[in-house]
Amino acid sequence: MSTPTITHVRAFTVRGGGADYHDQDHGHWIDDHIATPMSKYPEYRQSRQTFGLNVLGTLVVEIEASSGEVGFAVTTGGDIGAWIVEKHLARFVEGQKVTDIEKMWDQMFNGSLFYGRKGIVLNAISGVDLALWDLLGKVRQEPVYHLLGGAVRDELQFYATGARPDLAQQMGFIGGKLPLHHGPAEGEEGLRKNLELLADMRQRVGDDFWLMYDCWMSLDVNYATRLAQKAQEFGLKWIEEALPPDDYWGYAELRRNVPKGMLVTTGEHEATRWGFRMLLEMGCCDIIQPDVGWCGGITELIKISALADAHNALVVPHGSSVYSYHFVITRHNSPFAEFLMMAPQADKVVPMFNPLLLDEPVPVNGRMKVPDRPGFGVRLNPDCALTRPYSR
Ligand SMILES: C[C@H](O)[C@H](O)CC(=O)C(=O)O
Ligand SMILES: [Mg+2]
Repeated sequence: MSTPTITHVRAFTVRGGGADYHDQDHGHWIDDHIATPMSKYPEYRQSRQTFGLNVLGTLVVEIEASSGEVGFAVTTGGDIGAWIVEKHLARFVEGQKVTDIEKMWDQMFNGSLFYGRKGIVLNAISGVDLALWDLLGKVRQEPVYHLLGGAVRDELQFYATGARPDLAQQMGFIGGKLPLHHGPAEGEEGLRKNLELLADMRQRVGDDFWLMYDCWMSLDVNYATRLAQKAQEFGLKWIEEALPPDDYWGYAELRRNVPKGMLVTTGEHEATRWGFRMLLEMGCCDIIQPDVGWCGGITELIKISALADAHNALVVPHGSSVYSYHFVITRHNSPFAEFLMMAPQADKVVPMFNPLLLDEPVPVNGRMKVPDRPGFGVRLNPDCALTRPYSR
């Protein structure tokens, strides 16, 4: 059989949860006074949606082959992402063989270098890349993790991100990552409240359960160092994304400052092998956390992960649902995965990209076998209304 070629690329947008997991209704833990780089402005402190965290919405990329199979992927990027895919990236994909993902990636990246490199262009490239892997899996009738070299363990184990690590422990997760609520602008009282919450959680979960703080780019080196030193008493396992993503120098300093044994993690807002090279070569962190839908997709993550391995760093992707699961199961330096608790009160397990995907797997007792269905093994939920803003 000759190799199918790609006939159509289509880009859609959709609102309400999905890959833009910050696009939630009011009252959700994920938008409850979480410290951000905008927290220095009191008017933007209570809700991240007030400064537009959910402006983008979800991007859905669909890629059809001459054999009739359709691959798809979801990421963040909405309207702007859809424009980039339809008006620019599609030309590098349509007409190509479904197998030639490396070449398509290289052309998408180099063809957009004059305005791309990071951010939403990389979200869009990631969306196309993941749809290509899904398509190849469907053409080959294999799950993506087989195409990546196969599983190195039987199942995944997860930590949970959310407001209730104590409940996550009861649900079988290996750890719980809390959002940090108060940034430097809230002074000593805010720092005290951050430590009180951690102390309360430590008391609820006992000594052995992992507890981490996600600081979402909100701190400076001095505050992060003080937080880390004071949090050692409560067994903080890692301090995540404490500083803005471009402050590689600050991360290197923070890593030298934190108590011995405490890990520094970051990278969810970083992209490509070149961005992660900075983090790794400058000694910024112990664990890198690329988001598979933002860092350049699976094709780029393979390179990022090899680089991390050579620097003795772990790769624990940020969120990313099935795109993370199919990757993590194939890598020795990715020993566990993140699960973002998308239930508004973080009190039960719901699929991370709820309600956009059907068959999206979830951890049971903190564990999961990666499904063997072709591609990434998920379907678009027909109840979610897609819009194609730049139809060609
Ligand atoms: C909870 C964090 O502020 C953010 O919404 C998610 C994140 O950074 C993570 O899961 O990691
Ligand atoms: Mg994070």
